[in-house]
Amino acid sequence: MSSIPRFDLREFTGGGDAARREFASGLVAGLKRYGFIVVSGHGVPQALMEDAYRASAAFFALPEAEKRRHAGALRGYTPFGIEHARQSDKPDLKEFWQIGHEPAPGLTVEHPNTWPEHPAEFRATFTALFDALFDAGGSLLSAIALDFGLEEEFFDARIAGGQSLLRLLHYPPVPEGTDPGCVRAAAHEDINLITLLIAANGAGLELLDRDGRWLPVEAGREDIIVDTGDMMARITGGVLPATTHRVVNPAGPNVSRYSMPFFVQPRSEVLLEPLPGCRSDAEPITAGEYLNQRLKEIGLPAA
Ligand SMILES: O=C(O)CCC(=O)C(=O)O
Ligand SMILES: [Fe+2]
Repeated sequence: MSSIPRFDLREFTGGGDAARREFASGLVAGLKRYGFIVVSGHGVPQALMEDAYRASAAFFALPEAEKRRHAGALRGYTPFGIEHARQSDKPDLKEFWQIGHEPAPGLTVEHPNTWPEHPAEFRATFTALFDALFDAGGSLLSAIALDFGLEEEFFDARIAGGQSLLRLLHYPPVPEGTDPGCVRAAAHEDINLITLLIAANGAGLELLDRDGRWLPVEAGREDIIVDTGDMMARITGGVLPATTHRVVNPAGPNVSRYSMPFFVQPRSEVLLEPLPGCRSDAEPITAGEYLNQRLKEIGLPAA
């Protein structure tokens, strides 16, 4: 029963001038009103999304000791019970794997990735998914820039080779005897500029709407859910606020849930200062410093 707006990204990536402007203003209005919108036509092939769900499930099914061989840094594996929302001292009921930019000709990256040996197709699948989500994220940021009266390319150099992260999440069946105060993901705001979320695999995601009600977020299997994070709220002086969201424990069968958020984040040295035309009282801070402060608050290693 959600009335979250839906958009077809092809209106922007392939449309004429008027369609592109209409897309951009609808997107920004939707993000202002709800903080979340749903997009189709995003260019991420459905077959790649299905391959990614399969590779993710195959990885998380490995023995704990094998997964933990890649733990300890921001990229790679984060075991169950580590991350907690900053407003909560109880850990979330999830494990995850994180992937950053791979180096490419002409593109230096800030940190190398680590890759598991199994499943064999993991690296190729998630490198392709990262690139496709990065392209879609770039188009969404171009639309936001357009609506804010900026050059459409405004964000391009700021995010190229930056700290963007693809997170593969696994919420296992809630273990017996779990502290009743623990949830799959406690209420939080994302840290980054925007998040593109592949999350059609199992219900549970809810957003806090501007009227203070929790709304279930429903999307089709091929859709991507998009929300704004705290970095975007900061550089727009709150014009695009970050929306509070959570993942609740299953009401029905106690089964695993898999999702794949992609956090679009600038290069570390980019200053988080108000966009031209936006006002903010927050002190300018680099994206790298801000990210590391926030990661520490949620129990994760520095970027
Ligand atoms: O699993 C989901 O659907 C949402 C995950 C999320 O909000 C996050 O990792 O920041
Ligand atoms: Fe989130």
